[in-house]
Amino acid sequence: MDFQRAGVRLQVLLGHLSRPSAPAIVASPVSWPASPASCHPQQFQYTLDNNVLSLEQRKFYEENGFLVIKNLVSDDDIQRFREEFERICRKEVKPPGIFLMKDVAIAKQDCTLNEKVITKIQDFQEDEELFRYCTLPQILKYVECFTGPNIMAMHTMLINKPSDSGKKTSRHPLHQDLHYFPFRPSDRIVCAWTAMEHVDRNNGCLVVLPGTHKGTLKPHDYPSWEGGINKMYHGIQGYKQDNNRVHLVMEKGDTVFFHPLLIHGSGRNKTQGFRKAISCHYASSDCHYIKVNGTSQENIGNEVKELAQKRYGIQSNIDFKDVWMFRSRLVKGERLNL
Ligand SMILES: CC(C)CC(=O)SCCNC(=O)CCNC(=O)[C@H](O)C(C)(C)COP(=O)(O)OP(=O)(O)OC[C@H]1O[C@@H](n2cnc3c(N)ncnc32)[C@H](O)[C@@H]1OP(=O)(O)O
Ligand SMILES: O=C(O)CCC(=O)C(=O)O
Repeated sequence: MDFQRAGVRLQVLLGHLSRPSAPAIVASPVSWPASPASCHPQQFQYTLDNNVLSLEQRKFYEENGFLVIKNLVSDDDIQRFREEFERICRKEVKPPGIFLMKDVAIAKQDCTLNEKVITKIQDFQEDEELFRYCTLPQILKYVECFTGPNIMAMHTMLINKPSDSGKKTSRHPLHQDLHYFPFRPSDRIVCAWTAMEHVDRNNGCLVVLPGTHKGTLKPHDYPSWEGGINKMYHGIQGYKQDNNRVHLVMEKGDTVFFHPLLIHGSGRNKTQGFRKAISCHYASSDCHYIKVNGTSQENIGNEVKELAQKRYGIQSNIDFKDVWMFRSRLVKGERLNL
């Protein structure tokens, strides 16, 4: 076992437990003329009562399972995230716990790591510069509408999506994020996904199936794609082509918030440029862990445990939930169950 590495991780974990939460968010006035939804006595399931979302926005999320907020993250912040991403690719900074992932089409090639070959970085919770994204007050203000006041950052990614190699491996199959999560309730989980540049169908923007958050969690596994599929990119099994797909065309700084049961994915990048996005999955710290043995999530649970055992050299009974406890960080309020 790599005791030194395990020790560093333990210190990091203890650091999180003793670290004060991010500064409290000062309530800011709503910028929409529509009246706040909380004035209207209605049954809402997916959003909470506060004065941030207008009634129109709230109804939209309830009905569709996603909500795009224009121009939420500044150009300056995005530039800083981009520069840090490039430093990480060049290995000038090595935050503990981070995954650098090459596309499966070039995974076995011995190429120098740079922006062109890294398809995404994952688990940047120990990189203070990138993790700033997860604590941005303007993001948390919206997150709180879905999670409530005690907010954990559970999962972090910067997806670079370089130009497709021709094998269509830059695609992300249609899936529901809840498949990856051993915690509930699903309605208190939300993803924030911010475009770092203009995204549309050409460079592989997000594709969503509106309203699918009202359904159940479907069985997922690797799709049998001819050109190969990236590690852990599970897709919904036997899913029929759906005409109801919506391509989310977004500008730099636009942010979409979406429910973990919303079926979504992304197409290949047909351009010569990138399709960068930064994202964080948040959950209320009131959520509780569940066992996934005997459920449709058992396959991903086993895969994640295997990877953790290989990576951290831990041979014993590491649980799926331990991996989540290990990497999640409080960003606001109190750490309760998660
Ligand atoms: C809600 C949210 C979670 C939705 C999602 O994002 S779903 C996708 C989640 N994806 C992940 O969590 C990926 C996690 N990352 C990883 O598993 C790792 O980074 C790996 C992709 C396995 C790379 O491992 P690492 O040890 O860093 O690198 P190595 O270069 O030594 O490769 C180890 C073996 O893995 C292979 N590999 C590397 N990249 C990929 C790839 N993109 N797809 C499939 N296989 C891959 C690589 O060829 C090598 O294989 P062997 O030589 O052992 O046969
Ligand atoms: O950014 C993408 O291409 C896909 C991201 C995604 O599916 C996710 O965050 O669950």
